[in-house]
Parts: sequence; structure tokens; C-alpha cells
Amino acid sequence: MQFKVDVQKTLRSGEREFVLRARFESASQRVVVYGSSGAGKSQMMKAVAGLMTPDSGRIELAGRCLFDSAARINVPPQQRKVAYLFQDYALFPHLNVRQNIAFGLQRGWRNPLARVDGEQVRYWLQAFELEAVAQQFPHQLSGGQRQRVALARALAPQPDALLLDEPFAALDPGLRGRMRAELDALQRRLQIPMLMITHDPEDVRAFGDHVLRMENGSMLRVEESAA
Ligand SMILES: Nc1ncnc2c1ncn2[C@@H]1O[C@H](COP(=O)(O)OP(=O)(O)OP(=O)(O)O)[C@@H](O)[C@H]1O
Repeated sequence: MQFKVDVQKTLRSGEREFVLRARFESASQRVVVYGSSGAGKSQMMKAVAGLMTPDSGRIELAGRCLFDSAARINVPPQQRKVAYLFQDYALFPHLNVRQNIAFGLQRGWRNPLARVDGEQVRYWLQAFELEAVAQQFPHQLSGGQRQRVALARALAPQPDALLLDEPFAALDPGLRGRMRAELDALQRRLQIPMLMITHDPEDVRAFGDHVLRMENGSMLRVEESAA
């Protein structure tokens, strides 16, 4: 099983209460969760990444237990070996492209950027065709370049899984198609398990070997792939 998730969490703000009950398992390497805004997709993803602690439940990734409330297991985010790509890519604005990628390779906070292995950074710059913009800062990049930097930074530490939150939402339609094809090829080449959340039916078509639907905090139904 690549993904095995069964978690509950109650979120409260004022009078309002949101109950997340995310439960699914999948042997597929390409899982897509879709559902309307506010359905709980991002909260579920944060639980997998370790950025939100469920009230109860269990999370397994490729046979490795990341969270188990009964056994009091809660692996810290930085030890989960998952790459999380946010909707807005969350690049560091004060670091250039090279430094943003190097950040992904740092083993610890005390490692100065200058000491990160230049060879590895060069590899990722080349793999994502970013050599020409290596010295530029995020605000000096196109949407597609920003997305490539975010992907390179996420993949550089060789994670066990890639979590993608609306990865193409910020791109214009033409670029969206190209980046979708790039990610498709990349995932097939690296054979990395991928969990994606999206509103976009095109993403579901392109990446949904296993499609899950989420509404009001719960997984509604599971559609097995035609593949
Ligand atoms: N810290 C919080 N406290 C209370 N409620 C919260 C908190 N964070 C999120 N929520 C609520 O949880 C629900 C699910 O939010 P979530 O971000 O997971 O939705 P989503 O499906 O990812 O939506 P979108 O597609 O718009 O990103 C929302 O109704 C939101 O208001």
C-alpha cells in the first residue's frame, strides 16, 4: 500500500466547527483527491505532511507509520520524507534560485548555504532547465519557472512521496498544459508516489490513476481508475 490514511480532526473557530474524517488507502502511485472549496483537502494533506496533528487515527506511507494516535507515534514533518508543494509554491523571496534549491538539500539549520554540495545543486538546475536563471530571485521568474524551482527544491532531498496542493492553479492555461506534461513525465521517470489535491478535472484526467472525492470533511466515494 502506498498510502493508508484514517484520521479525524475537529477544527473550531468561534461558533463554527469543521469535522475532518479522511479515510482512504491506495496502492496507486498517482492519487488525486478532488472536491469543492472548503471540503477539507488541504487539512488532510497537512496531516500527511505532519503540519497538522489529527485528534486520532493513523497514517502510513509505503509501509512506514508516520502517525498513530493509539501508539503515540507522530513523526516530525522533517523526518517524514515527504515533499509538500504548496499552492503558491512558497519560495523564499530573499533567496535566489540556486539558494532556494540548495535549501532543500540542507541537512540542518546550522549548515550555511555556501557549504551545500555544488554538484547536487548543479544537477537540479540542469534537470529543470534553470541554469540561466540560477541567480534570479523568485519575483524575477515566470510562473512556470517558479513552479520548476519549487519542484526542484522539493525533490532534491529525494523524498518518499510528493504531495501537491493545486500545483497548476496559479499558471495561465497554456503553461498549465506544459507543466502538467512535465510533471507527468517526471513522475513516471522517478516513480515517486504522488498525492495531489485539485479542483481541476484536467488534473484528475492526467494524474488520477486513483481518484478520491472529498466533501464536507469526508471522503465520499472512491473511483478506481480506468487504467
Ligand atoms: N485553523 C482552523 N480553524 C478552524 N477551521 C479551519 C481551520 N483551518 C481550516 N479550517 C476549516 O476547515 C475546512 C477545510 O479547509 P481546507 O483548507 O482543508 O479546504 P480545501 O478543501 O483544501 O479548500 P480549498 O480547495 O479552497 O483550498 C474549511 O471549512 C475551513 O474553514
